Amino acid sequence: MTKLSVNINKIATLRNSRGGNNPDVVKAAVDVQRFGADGVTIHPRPDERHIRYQDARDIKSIITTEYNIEGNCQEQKFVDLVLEVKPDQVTLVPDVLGQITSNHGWDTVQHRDYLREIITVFKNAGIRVSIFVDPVVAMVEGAAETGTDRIELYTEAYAHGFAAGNKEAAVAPYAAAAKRALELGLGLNAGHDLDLHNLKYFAQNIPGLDEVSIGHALIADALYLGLENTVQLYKRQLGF
Ligand SMILES: CC(=O)[C@@H](O)[C@H](O)COP(=O)(O)O
Ligand SMILES: NCC(=O)COP(=O)(O)O
Repeated sequence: MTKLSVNINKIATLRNSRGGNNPDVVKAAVDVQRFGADGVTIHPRPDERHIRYQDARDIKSIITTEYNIEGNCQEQKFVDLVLEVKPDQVTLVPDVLGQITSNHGWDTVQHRDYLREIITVFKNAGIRVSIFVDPVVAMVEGAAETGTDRIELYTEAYAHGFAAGNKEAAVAPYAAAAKRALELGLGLNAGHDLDLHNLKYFAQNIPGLDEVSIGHALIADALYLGLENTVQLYKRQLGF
């Protein structure tokens, strides 16, 4: 069954808004695992707008499931942090400074040699590597040339298409990309803008989906439904 990794960035957003330690990000990481999450994801950004680099260190000690750290490997500070913390998985995301959120995958053809080098660094440290890609078969084939263990399909376009009532057309490129990934022996993750409405249909139509990482919508839902209930609601969407 597809694993659910809960991204707790937005817990840190709320914490940082008042300068104290409420809500406690480490406690949230403990709790989402206790509530049934298969993993914890964080995405420390250079401006530390939500998750701080110290959070990444503090969370490591309480991981009882899987730990996924996402971020921009073109930032040496990020590379150093990941090699220090040694999560189960690092997900490489080609963000540029100042982005409100991640909004594109790697050009795995243009950046093949760069990605090969940095992926080797993380794999030599015993860390599984996933790279963030758009649902384009050529990008999946390029990813396979980099030596990455997995790809993470960037699902914003799917989420928008689903919300517009075009779910079949929206999921089609992802199903094609997933099929190619499996043929190439790549592990398959997905994430960004997945939610309680669109998750089940996505998971039902994507063969071999190892893991979804979900944060923004899940934390927003938890404000109304409670965190424990919400984690279990998302898990049930994957248990069809
Ligand atoms: C790569 C990805 O899709 C997620 O990590 C997403 O970028 C979350 O980042 P924010 O919580 O800063 O929007
Ligand atoms: N990799 C996607 C992720 O970690 C969370 O994205 P979102 O659910 O906050 O859009």
